[in-house]
Amino acid sequence: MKNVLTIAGSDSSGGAGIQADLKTFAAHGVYGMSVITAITAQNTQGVFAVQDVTPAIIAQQLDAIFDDIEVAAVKIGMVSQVETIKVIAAKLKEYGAKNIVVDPVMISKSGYHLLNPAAESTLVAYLLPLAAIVTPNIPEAEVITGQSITTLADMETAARAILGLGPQSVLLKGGHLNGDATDVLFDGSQSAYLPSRRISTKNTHGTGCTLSSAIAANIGRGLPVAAAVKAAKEYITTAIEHSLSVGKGVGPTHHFYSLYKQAGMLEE
Ligand SMILES: Nc1ncnc2c1ncn2[C@@H]1O[C@H](COP(=O)(O)OP(=O)(O)OP(=O)(O)O)[C@@H](O)[C@H]1O
Ligand SMILES: Cc1ncc(CO)c(N)n1
Repeated sequence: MKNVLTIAGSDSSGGAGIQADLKTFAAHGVYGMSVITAITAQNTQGVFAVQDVTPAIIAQQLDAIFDDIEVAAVKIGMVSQVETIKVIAAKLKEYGAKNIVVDPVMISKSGYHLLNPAAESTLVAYLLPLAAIVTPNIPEAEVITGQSITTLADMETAARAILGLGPQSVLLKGGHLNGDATDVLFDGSQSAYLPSRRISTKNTHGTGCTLSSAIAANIGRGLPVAAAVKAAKEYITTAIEHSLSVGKGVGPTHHFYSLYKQAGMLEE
């Protein structure tokens, strides 16, 4: 089995962050590991508090893993602060980590700043150049490029601009546009559209975390980036289609729908 690491924040309600990442890894048949960067008190209705983990213990978590275990791929999610980002970048370089998927998490669906705005430029400068693929949503791509994005053509232009900042590929997610949920993948030579019809549900908590972890799991298992993204898009679409009415607000997606269906474990 391949070992895949998530470096991200904890979501107490289990639908996003570390919890979504580990569930996604489990659903993909890879062995999941975690470095926790921050602890959030959040549920389906909002984020209420954040406790950042110190850069020193983040470094120690990374040392503990990389000193001992072969890591096939790494997903990076919520990274909170300038010093958090710097220590992660330094350690990943020190250990020669490969197959790094960067989800540049900035603001939660409920509007909470999970990344200190003062650290946005640090994320761009330190993490994007390490990425095999970066997966911004539209608001994040607007912050990274300084351009407004309202059409598929704008998405393609922004993906090209982001590629210039150092990642090997860019997946710009279209979940925040109206109409179909079409994502744009650009690898420096070709761009591809990944369309899916928009599913009518309020339960989309953690969609971005789940998609980026699925990409990391697929790359870790040896798929080329384009195939990893295509399979991950199919996975997130099924997970949204069968999303769960957990809590009173924006519920989580179903990370195990296909597995449970095959095993006859679905509740009717
Ligand atoms: N209603 C929907 N129907 C179908 N696909 C969707 C829907 N909403 C989002 N998606 C897809 O889900 C994936 C995640 O995209 P999204 O833009 O929601 O990420 P995000 O904003 O980073 O999520 P998060 O809230 O976790 O930060 C993309 O492939 C997007 O196209
Ligand atoms: C910890 C965490 N990471 C990422 C997200 C995605 O928005 C979230 N809501 N919480």
